[in-house]
Amino acid sequence: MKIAIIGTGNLGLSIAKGLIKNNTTTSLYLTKRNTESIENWEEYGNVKVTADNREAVKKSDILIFAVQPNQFESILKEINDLLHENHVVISTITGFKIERMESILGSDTNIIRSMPNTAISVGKSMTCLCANEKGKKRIQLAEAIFNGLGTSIIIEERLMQAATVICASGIAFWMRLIRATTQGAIQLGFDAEEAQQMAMQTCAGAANLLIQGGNHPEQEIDKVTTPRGCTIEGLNEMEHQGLSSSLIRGIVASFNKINQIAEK
Ligand SMILES: NC(=O)C1=CN([C@@H]2O[C@H](COP(=O)(O)OP(=O)(O)OC[C@H]3O[C@@H](n4cnc5c(N)ncnc54)[C@H](O)[C@@H]3O)[C@@H](O)[C@H]2O)C=CC1
Ligand SMILES: O=C(O)[C@@H]1CCC=N1
Repeated sequence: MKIAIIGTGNLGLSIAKGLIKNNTTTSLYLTKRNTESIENWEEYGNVKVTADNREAVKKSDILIFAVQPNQFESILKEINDLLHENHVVISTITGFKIERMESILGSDTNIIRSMPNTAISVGKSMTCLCANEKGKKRIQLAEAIFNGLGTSIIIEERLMQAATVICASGIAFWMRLIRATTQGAIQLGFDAEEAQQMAMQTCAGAANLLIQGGNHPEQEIDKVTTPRGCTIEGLNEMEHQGLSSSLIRGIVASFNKINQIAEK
């Protein structure tokens, strides 16, 4: 696979890390306006770093765009004349509709919208995908790429903003929960390093119980909550303080904000 990442910032670099770990790319172009901070990536034999988006597009088949929304339109215009039948355009851009991409590139272009998260750097991204009519024939290719870097599902385009909140922003939400648990553990007497290890491994264990076991969270909670025990005492206090409610409200606030941004 000849892949180009156009815009190698936080997300683009995370994708590059995952791809390099996977070792499935024949060539990987990384573009950025100022390439200084990523030039060392050329130490990997098949990686080329450049500020020239057109060069990257010419030399690649799969084009993953990871620039800020306000930078995207001009970049699409810059490379449009180079696109051919084999190119697959994969956007990670928040709030940038397929319709808008088609208005620049034409509906004859293979267009896929993706919403990965930064856990793609460690092969654990939850990625949501959708495509235009033409791109639907190539969505299996996108699935193969993103399944190699975690898990992917195909969703309707109207749900992409919601997917951004749950999956992309979700990384930050879960980090905060892990940090709060770590702070609690320190207060109970563990040093910071032990506390974080305990918090993150317990979090991974809980997620894996659901991923591998397929149960509803409450079924797993029932196995832990001894009647009149410490777990239910803690859980109920957390709910009295609004744990579930605050998470749901945060998710909805994030969703409202993303819709505001998309309207601009
Ligand atoms: N950071 C995240 O966790 C996620 C971000 N996204 C979306 O991905 C996109 C990128 O986000 P971030 O990586 O956080 O932003 P960022 O600002 O870290 O990265 C954007 C990169 O694009 C480069 N760039 C700007 N103009 C360019 C041009 N003309 N040619 C080549 N490169 C250019 C910048 O130098 C920068 O390195 C955004 O649209 C965001 O909504 C989606 C999912 C998760
Ligand atoms: O916070 C943001 O707006 C972007 C979109 C998802 C992750 N970062």
